[in-house]
Amino acid sequence: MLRIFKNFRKQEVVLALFSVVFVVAQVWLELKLPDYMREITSLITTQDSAMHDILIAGGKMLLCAFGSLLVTVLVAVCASRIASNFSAIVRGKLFDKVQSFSMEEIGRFSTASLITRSTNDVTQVQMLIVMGLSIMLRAPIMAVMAILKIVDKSWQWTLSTGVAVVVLLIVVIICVSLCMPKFKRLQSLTDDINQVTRENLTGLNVVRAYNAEAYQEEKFEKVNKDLTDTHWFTSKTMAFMMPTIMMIMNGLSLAIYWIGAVLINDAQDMQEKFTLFSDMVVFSSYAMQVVMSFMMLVMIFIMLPRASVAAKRILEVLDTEPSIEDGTRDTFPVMKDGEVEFKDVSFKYPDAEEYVLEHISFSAKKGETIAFIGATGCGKSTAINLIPRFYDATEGEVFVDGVNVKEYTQEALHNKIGYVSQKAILFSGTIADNVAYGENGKAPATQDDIAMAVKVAQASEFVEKKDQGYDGYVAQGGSNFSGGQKQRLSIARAIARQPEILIFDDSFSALDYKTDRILREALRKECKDATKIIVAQRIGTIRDADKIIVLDDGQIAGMGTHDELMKNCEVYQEIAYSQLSKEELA
Ligand SMILES: Nc1ncnc2c1ncn2[C@@H]1O[C@H](COP(=O)(O)OP(=O)(O)OP(=O)(O)O)[C@@H](O)[C@H]1O
Repeated sequence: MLRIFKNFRKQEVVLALFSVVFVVAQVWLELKLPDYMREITSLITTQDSAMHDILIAGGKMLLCAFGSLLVTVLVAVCASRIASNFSAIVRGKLFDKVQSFSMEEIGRFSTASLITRSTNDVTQVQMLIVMGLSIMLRAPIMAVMAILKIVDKSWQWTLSTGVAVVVLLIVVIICVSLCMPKFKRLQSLTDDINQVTRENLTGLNVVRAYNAEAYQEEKFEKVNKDLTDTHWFTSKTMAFMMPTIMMIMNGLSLAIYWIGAVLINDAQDMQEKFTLFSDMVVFSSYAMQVVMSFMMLVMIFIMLPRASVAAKRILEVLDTEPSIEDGTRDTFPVMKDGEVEFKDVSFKYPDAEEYVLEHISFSAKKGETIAFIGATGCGKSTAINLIPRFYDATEGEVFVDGVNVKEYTQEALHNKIGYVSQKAILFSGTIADNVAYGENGKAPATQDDIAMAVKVAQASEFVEKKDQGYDGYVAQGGSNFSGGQKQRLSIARAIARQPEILIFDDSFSALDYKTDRILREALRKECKDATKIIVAQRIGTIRDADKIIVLDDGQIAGMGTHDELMKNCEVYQEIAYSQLSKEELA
């Protein structure tokens, strides 16, 4: 837990030191109040005292109260500043860390949990810092100073205060130990609720179309109930604790006044009675401060378990080293520009038993088009994801320009690649923002580059029809575009990078046959120097490729041109005949 506070910078440490000074001042001023109260009480009970003296003591008391108010505000300001700076730093670090993660780490933590850790968990620690600086510092200082002030007044009063504190601690320890395990569960239950809500929102259309609202509600109800029950349990316990503490405080007041009454009754002369009376008023005031301090500490103990679980979860993310280690090489051999080679590559997903790819070897020369085809789930996407290092090969090696991809810095490697994912992804902004997205180590794409890429991707027609053309608005996830339009804009984004290697992961599936053909022709013409690696389901999309790799259950079942495979690859023939007639294939 404490390790998370290493994220404080010098500025926050200085502010924390100021807070300590302010808290000491605050406590000192607050403890001065009973002293003035005693002075006023004794002035009132002294026969020849003047009104003027009472007013002076009262004025000083007021000044102390205002001073205490001022430093309390200052402590709160410092604490809030420290806590919000801390949150900003930690959130930033978490964001950077998550960005460096490979799909393996993201899968391990889960997206929902990473979101909770970056938001809710950070807020828990932030709240602890605010409360900690305002209360945790104040309470022990206040308790010690107040105890020192009362300890020598009367052993009966001190004993009753001691008993009250012990009873208070017993109540608190029982409540906190009952709640502790529940607090720990709260954070993981927040993950669950986040997960179900996300799933429901992203799949809302499907939920509606399948009348699955009741099923989704049931799923949500379950996690919601778990979370509510846990909150309910902790709230019930706390609901019992607070009135109990109030009862202890009131009981203590009663005890002090009762003991006081007996002591005053036993006193011999009037002066002694007055002194005892003023001591009693002052003592009860200090005693309340002592009990209040312990009560405040309790509040910290309530927050501590949850915040410490949150801090642990944040540190888990920050301590995780990405499984994809960055290489050091940022230059490429000129002679082999755009070459891709797989040498006996096998791959299995982390924690999976079975290999998804086995002994894959092939090479692609500059400007060539290499296509992957095969049944769904045979490992096509997995194979091409090894080129930009979304995962690393379990066995064997993947080369780009004759150098193992692991040797390059990821930035250099990605500068070389234009990747179009299976599911078209657009970001909120304008069309131009989406096409000119990211950096590629060269000058930013110009308006002409964007227009050219959009033209090659066969997207000019619908882009230019938009009122604002290239400045047309793209909603989050590209929800204001059709599936085919999204795919074309994603393709334009890859082309605008002018990469040496273009990777299309089933990126033509939402296009009609005509657009698919025209787009491929335009690609061949305009990106003739780029090595194109295409995953496709349709024979029509890949029949002109220089090399077609037929995958069957993670293994190469055939490799060659369309004509060669039609002669000697049974798996390919089956796919071909399932899609096209003999005449079309002739
Ligand atoms: N992140 C993952 N973790 C574990 N297994 C995975 C993961 N992604 C894919 N797989 C498994 O790996 C196998 C190959 O998946 P892959 O996506 O490469 O197939 P594909 O040939 O591209 O399929 P499709 O044509 O349907 O896109 C599948 O059996 C799939 O279940």
